[in-house]
Amino acid sequence: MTDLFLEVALPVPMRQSYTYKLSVASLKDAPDIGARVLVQFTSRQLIGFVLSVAESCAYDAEKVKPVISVLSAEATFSPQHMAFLAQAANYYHHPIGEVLNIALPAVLRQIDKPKPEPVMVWHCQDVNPDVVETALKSAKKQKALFQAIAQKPGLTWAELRTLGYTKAQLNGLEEKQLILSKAQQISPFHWQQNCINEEAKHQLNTEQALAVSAINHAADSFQSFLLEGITGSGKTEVYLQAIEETLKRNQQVLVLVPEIGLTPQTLSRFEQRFNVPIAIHHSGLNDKERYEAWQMAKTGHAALLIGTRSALFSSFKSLGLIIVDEEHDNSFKQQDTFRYQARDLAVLRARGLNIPIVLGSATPALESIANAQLGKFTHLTLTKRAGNASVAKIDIIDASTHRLEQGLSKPVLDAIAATLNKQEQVMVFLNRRGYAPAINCQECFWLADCKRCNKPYTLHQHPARLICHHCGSQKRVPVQCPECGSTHIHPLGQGTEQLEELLNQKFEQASIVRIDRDSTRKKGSMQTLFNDIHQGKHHILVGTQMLAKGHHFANVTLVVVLDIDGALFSYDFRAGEHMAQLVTQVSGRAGRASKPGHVLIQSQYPQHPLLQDLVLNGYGHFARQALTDRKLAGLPPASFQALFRAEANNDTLPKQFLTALADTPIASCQVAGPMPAPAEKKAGKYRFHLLIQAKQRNTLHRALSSLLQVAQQHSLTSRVRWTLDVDPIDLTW
Ligand SMILES: Nc1ncnc2c1ncn2[C@@H]1O[C@H](COP(=O)(O)OP(=O)(O)OP(=O)(O)O)[C@@H](O)[C@H]1O
Ligand SMILES: [Zn+2]
Repeated sequence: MTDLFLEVALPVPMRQSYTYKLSVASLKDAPDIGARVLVQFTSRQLIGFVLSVAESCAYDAEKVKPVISVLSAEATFSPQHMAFLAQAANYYHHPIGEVLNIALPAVLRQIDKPKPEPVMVWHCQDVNPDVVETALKSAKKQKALFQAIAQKPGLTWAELRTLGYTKAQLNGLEEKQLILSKAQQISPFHWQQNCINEEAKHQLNTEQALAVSAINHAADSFQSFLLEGITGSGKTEVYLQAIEETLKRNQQVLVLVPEIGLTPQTLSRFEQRFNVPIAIHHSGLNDKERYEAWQMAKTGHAALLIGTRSALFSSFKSLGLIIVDEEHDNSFKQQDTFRYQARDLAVLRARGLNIPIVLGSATPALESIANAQLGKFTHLTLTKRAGNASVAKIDIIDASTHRLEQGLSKPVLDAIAATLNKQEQVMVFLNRRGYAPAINCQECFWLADCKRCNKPYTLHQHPARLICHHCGSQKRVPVQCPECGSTHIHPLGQGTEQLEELLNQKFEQASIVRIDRDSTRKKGSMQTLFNDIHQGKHHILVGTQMLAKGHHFANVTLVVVLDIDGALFSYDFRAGEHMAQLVTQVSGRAGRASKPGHVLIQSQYPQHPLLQDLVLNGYGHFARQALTDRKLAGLPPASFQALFRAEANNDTLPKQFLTALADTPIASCQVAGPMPAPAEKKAGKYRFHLLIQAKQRNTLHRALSSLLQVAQQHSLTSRVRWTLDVDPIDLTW
């Protein structure tokens, strides 16, 4: 027997590995790097990953604890994949054990490896078309589902659900014996002539053709592309044709998207184009389904993996191209535990694999534009709308000179009326859900606020509740002021619920529908809403930024944007960029098809230079100007930041803890704080920030290494909750 010493990464917050002993008959029985082992850690048993194997160790071998068992001796991640995850952990100064754990599907975080079960896929029964016609005569939705399966046999339930179909429809077809499920045959994907639906393809315009050819040219080598194309310019067509070439080489493609679970259209465009197995990954799937997707990608069965940010950590048999759609979207940044930016890690992964990556957006992040200017990204542009759609015209309505009728000016109301008269749809955008952002007493000016967050409660009407949007706590709506007893309690300001109510009063004939987190909470309700909108059942769509995301409503010709003024004067230096992205993206919803679109932005500050620049010159100009301003101010991407956050039940401990970090000598960095977080109190906890900034990335990372040493050894380290956020995108909470 030989004793081996394994360095094991464990899912614990400590930034170190642990040594365990394993006796093996001979060296060739040593577990792989990346194998899963079960070990004792303090009083718990944990699953860890083998980082390295040695025949000797620096400590007293007698005292090294033995491995309890080897769960799988073969590597869970390939060496290349392990190296990528280690790089990621290193960059974000996050414990490698936690990173590996997050990268793994939840099912594999359990001790027992799941029994291999086949993935079930749906096929149509061999039934006479007339019989189908009769059976589905009065079941329109079942018919659509039947056609989807007929068109592309072998779809999984996860795919069908993401495409917007329901279990009831599926059960209905099964009961009628029109469809049946079979076990999916797993074999590596191999390109064939019928893998593509040629009819769905568009003839590329010159700009698109140049983009596709540049990407194809980079096959089997690392190159990052920024595809900057205005809304509706046909970026997706560029992706699809670049994907086609990659699949023809029998390589797989990873497509990262912000919220595939919310937009059935995203998946359906890929399904319509390719007759290939597609794995999907998003938060609407359960652990088993996500494990199935992981397996499909790992075995090479899936040709495409389409998913939200954590799909990035999947294993692939032979990945040939990565696409990040809507690369500016904030959902690519994980905002808790392992705070990674999926866009940045995707570039790192592509570099490691030596493959091309395409970041696409109509409103690229300033970071990406800066990378294009520095020549790190190859810049591809699409400046015209594809097909015959024209670009929407944007006008600013001066809210300070018009009398507002419950928040809406006359020109806005007139424009809505005129659009409805033409039988076209209107989208009204207000980024504040609820009925009103606060309520107060008209006599003593008492304000209903959440004591745990020191923030006003938001009033909701359906059902009537006060809800704190910071901690989620709820209260009954008071009928009387608790301070003076007056019954004159009134809503302050306006949220989407109130706007919906107001529009209902103003436009009695129109059907108005609200789309925000509250109205779409019920499973499947989003799908139904969108279907109804497409069918023209609703005339005015009221909603939050949820409406802005990638939807394509052909008959929407007027978009109204209300209340963006907060962003013009925000504490957050990124607020202007986000406002411009949002306005451009919502504006992109207008006039997508053949009818011209019109956008009205209602603002109290129509002359504000940010707004003027955006409207007159468009996002591209605005962004380049904003980038110059950032450089002058020494802000990211012209510098690099990291944020320590600390919180506790009182305000002294977090401050004391961060002061110790602030007092640590570090070279060539600016340190700001400790300072109270802009949301100083949340759910009863006091929150403080310490911001570290440097001109060079390396300087920052050296400083963080020293600061983490201090933080981990500090006497308060376990009495305050503290985190480190490298490249933070939100400094407000
Ligand atoms: N070369 C082309 N010829 C004609 N139509 C095209 C062409 N390329 C794309 N289209 C069509 O133009 C419309 C807009 O394209 P697409 O949705 O890909 O744009 P996009 O740039 O991804 O937009 P967004 O950023 O707003 O999501 C689609 O209906 C698409 O089918
Ligand atoms: Zn609260």
